[in-house]
Amino acid sequence: MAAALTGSAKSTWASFLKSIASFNGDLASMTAPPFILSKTSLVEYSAYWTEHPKLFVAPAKEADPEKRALLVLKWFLSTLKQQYSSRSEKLGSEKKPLNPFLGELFLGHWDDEEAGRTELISEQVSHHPPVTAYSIFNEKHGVKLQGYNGQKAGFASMTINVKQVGVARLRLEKWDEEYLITLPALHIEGLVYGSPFVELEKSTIIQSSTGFFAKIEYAGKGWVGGKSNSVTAELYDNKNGKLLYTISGQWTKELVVKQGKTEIERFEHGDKNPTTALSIKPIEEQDPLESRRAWAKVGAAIDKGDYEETGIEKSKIENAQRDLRKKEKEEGTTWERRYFSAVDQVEAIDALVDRAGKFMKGVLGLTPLCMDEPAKTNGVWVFDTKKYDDVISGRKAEEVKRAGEIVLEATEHATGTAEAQPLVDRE
Ligand SMILES: CC(C)CCC[C@@H](C)[C@H]1CC[C@H]2[C@@H]3[C@@H](O)C=C4C[C@@H](O)CC[C@]4(C)[C@H]3CC[C@]12C
Repeated sequence: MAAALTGSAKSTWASFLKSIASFNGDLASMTAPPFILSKTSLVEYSAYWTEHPKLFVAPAKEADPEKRALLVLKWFLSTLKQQYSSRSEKLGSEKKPLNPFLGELFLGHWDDEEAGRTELISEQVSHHPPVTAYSIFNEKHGVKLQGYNGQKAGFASMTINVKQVGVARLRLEKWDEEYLITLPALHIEGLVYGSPFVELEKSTIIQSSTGFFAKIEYAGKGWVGGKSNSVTAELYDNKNGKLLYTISGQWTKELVVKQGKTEIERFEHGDKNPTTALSIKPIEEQDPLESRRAWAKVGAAIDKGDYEETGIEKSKIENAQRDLRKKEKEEGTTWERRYFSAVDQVEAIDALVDRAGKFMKGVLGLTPLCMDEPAKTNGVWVFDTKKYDDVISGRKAEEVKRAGEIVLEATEHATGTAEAQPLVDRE
């Protein structure tokens, strides 16, 4: 048990496992050992979509819609390793990310000689339930990705099961083409050994507006003869149900593309295809709502291994946010999201969900796709270009400055306590 841990960490982990085993259904009743806390906020995770900017823009250059759909599928598969296993690889195990506060931002860009500049805007648009929205765009190639996601967690047989709610949408301006991407379910394995890691499960789809559908199925080691991080993706033509390509292998390692029985390519996203580093402003130049600045003291305490200070600094931010919400309630106001707006539905999404649903039911004989209820994410979140233009033109300079001051003031006045950390944040 907890082979990777020693001393007091080992016994803390053992009591944590015991609490999982006797889990009574209330996630808030479970607390995570402090050493499993990461100093990275979940709002940063949106960056995992584009750590290979060249692959992100590659579909924009392809004139053949079928090959474009294949390039989109390849790019999507390349994001899985970053999203779901990069932290375990880097830190030795999965960690519990910081729970972003409402309005928290993560802003940056990737510069790549070939792809040009790709911008990232990630904002925590809801705290209860927690939802992150993002917009990632490359103007040079007219490639735009926007999406939003939240998580629903549960526990069974020593495993944390996570269902993702929300979707991602990729737009290729030049071809007036949209892709709807659904998000995989996952579970956390390795808890018994004190080294948690993510395994993906079930399936996701990518439906294009030009009539291509991809079904991506995930499996892990437990499956008969299965290897960890296994994936099989099939790309179909919506018109005639013809299977065009399959891609299979391990999403952490090598993937093989086949047309019929003929292998046409092998690719991987490890050392042979390194990621591009994201550039973000130095902390001193960041807005007070920017994640690394806002959580700097918590991050420093985690680095020092000072769990009491971690708890105090973390709860200061959380208490400040509680105070702000209380004040807003009293005043009948709401926190103004800087870059995103919630709507009830988006026609483009509905059309793609409908198309994918019909194809899944009619041709593949699967349960048709349907969207999660917007209530689960406090609405369908869209990138608000008017808000963005107002911010970058400076028209909203006063409001932006004031929002930062409000958060800073509230945090300065808040008191912190070295309380236990809930496993999955909920209040
Ligand atoms: C380690 C354990 C004891 C605590 C549980 C932490 C749990 C809340 C974390 C662990 C893995 C996290 C996933 C992560 O793998 C990747 C993504 C993709 C990203 O686009 C959106 C967030 C999401 C789903 C993370 C959510 C928080 C998870 C489940």
